Amino acid sequence: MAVRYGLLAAGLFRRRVAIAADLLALGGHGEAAAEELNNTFSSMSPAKVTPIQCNIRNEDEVEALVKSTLSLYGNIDFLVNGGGGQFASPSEAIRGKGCNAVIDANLTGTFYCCKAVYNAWMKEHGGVIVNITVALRNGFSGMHSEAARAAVNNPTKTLALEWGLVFSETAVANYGEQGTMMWLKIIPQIPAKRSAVPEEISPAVCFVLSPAASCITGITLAVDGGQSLYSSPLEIPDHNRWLSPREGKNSEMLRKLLSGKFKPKL
Ligand SMILES: CCCCC/C=C/C(=O)SCCNC(=O)CCNC(=O)[C@H](O)C(C)(C)COP(=O)(O)OP(=O)(O)OC[C@H]1O[C@@H](n2cnc3c(N)ncnc32)[C@H](O)[C@@H]1OP(=O)(O)O
Ligand SMILES: NC(=O)C1=CN([C@@H]2O[C@H](COP(=O)(O)OP(=O)(O)OC[C@H]3O[C@@H](n4cnc5c(N)ncnc54)[C@H](OP(=O)(O)O)[C@@H]3O)[C@@H](O)[C@H]2O)C=CC1
Repeated sequence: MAVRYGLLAAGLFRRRVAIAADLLALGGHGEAAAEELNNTFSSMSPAKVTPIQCNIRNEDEVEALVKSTLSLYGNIDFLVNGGGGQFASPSEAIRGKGCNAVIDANLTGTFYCCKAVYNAWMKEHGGVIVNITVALRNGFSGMHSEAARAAVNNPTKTLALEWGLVFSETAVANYGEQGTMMWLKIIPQIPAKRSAVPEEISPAVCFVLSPAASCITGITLAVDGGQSLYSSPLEIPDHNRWLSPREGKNSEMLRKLLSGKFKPKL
């Protein structure tokens, strides 16, 4: 199993015992993390976590990561793309370089990983790929992250068909330090009335990886307490930048309604 390390990857490793006996290969800077996971889980499983350094924004490094994984373990059953992130910024302050950096990490990096694993192993042997993103339905703060995460959605479906693999996008929301202030503000608007936690994300990923999902592909699974069905994390301040409606009795009625002078019967 190849997983890029992160908070979610740790949860996946914990649950991996239930779905496969394969090993994890971790990109990023996960040496200390791999050691911690190996120490924590050595009593539960003979499997080992092996850290392999890789910047997924670099296509050659990704291909080398896949090659090393195959020469170490001989096969890759699953790929879970769990890396990525962004910097918080209002859209109007994002510069081109920063925008491209976020798109490279979240979108292009995910594509490099999918392509390298497909070409080197899954084309011949099949497999399951899960792309983890952020649930960004109905707008979000910062167009760079939103563009990159939403852009993972369609290719996930396209590649599921083009490559005939079990493919899924797990869109997660509502946990973690980076989003804490933002999510705290919107908790009242989340149908579950609370945020999700990583322990609720990794079982969803494991479901897609497991034989229980053997006839499922190309899906997007939102693990967000219903937030993306219901509300937007964006706040819209008062403004008068929209055109007024055409003058007439309906616009007059609307003005009265908004001024509080008109009392509807219902
Ligand atoms: C916002 C709500 C989030 C909701 C929930 C989501 C949570 C999570 O995603 S949890 C994951 C948490 N981890 C991260 O988010 C870390 C992610 N960071 C990165 O992956 C990278 O730092 C990067 C891709 C954002 C930037 O990589 P870097 O190698 O630094 O990039 P470049 O040198 O290619 O480009 C730097 C360029 O980027 C702009 N920039 C970077 N940081 C900021 C910032 N804090 N504010 C504004 N702009 C920023 C900037 O344009 C930089 O260029 P220079 O000005 O020339 O340095
Ligand atoms: N935590 C949260 O609140 C939420 C997270 N998400 C998204 O879910 C996914 C997983 O999140 P989570 O596990 O919590 O995040 P983490 O920040 O714990 O893990 C992300 C990992 O991605 C790695 N990474 C980032 N850029 C690169 C790169 N260029 N090359 C290689 N590795 C890279 C980082 O490696 P290193 O540590 O070495 O830098 C980091 O370990 C991410 O896409 C995240 O944006 C979605 C919603 C909420």
